[in-house]
Amino acid sequence: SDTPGTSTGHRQRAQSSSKKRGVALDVNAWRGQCRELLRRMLESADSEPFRQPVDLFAYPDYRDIIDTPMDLGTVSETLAVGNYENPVEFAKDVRLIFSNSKAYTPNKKSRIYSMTLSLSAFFETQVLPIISDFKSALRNQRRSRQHLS
Ligand SMILES: COc1ccc(NC(=O)N2CCN(C(=O)c3ccco3)CC2)c(F)c1
Repeated sequence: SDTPGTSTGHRQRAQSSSKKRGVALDVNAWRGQCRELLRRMLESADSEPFRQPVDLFAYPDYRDIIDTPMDLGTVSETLAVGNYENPVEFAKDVRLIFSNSKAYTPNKKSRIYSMTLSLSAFFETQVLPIISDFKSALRNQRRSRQHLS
């Protein structure tokens, strides 16, 4: 193992810029990345039933089963007004859309439920790097601030 102070043990000096290992670790990049991800989901036909809150006149039993309704329009608005603190909170609301659909569907072959399955698969592949980049940007920020203290 490297003994501290030797040339190999020398801690990597905290970079003054947020660039590290060729990746810009910007703690605010996630917001624009999530807005772009939402835009791509909203242009997909699979998102059509999930763009607005459920019409309770069309589905009168919806609130008997679903405690916390959620939809992509509401998520988009919450993001736009700055009410998500990080991409994990954003992902939690989007995942609620899919879990509500799974809870409400009368069977797993329903058309609308099958739309959430493909939309959810796309979402999970796209949101994972957004969340991991945010977490490394935060670690990097804490490390460089700690270095300054
Ligand atoms: C303004 O026009 C609208 C607004 C909202 C909607 N969405 C709905 O009514 N949904 C039906 C119920 N649901 C399910 O997940 C589900 C699972 C199985 C069967 O349904 C969520 C979506 C819409 F279709 C048109």
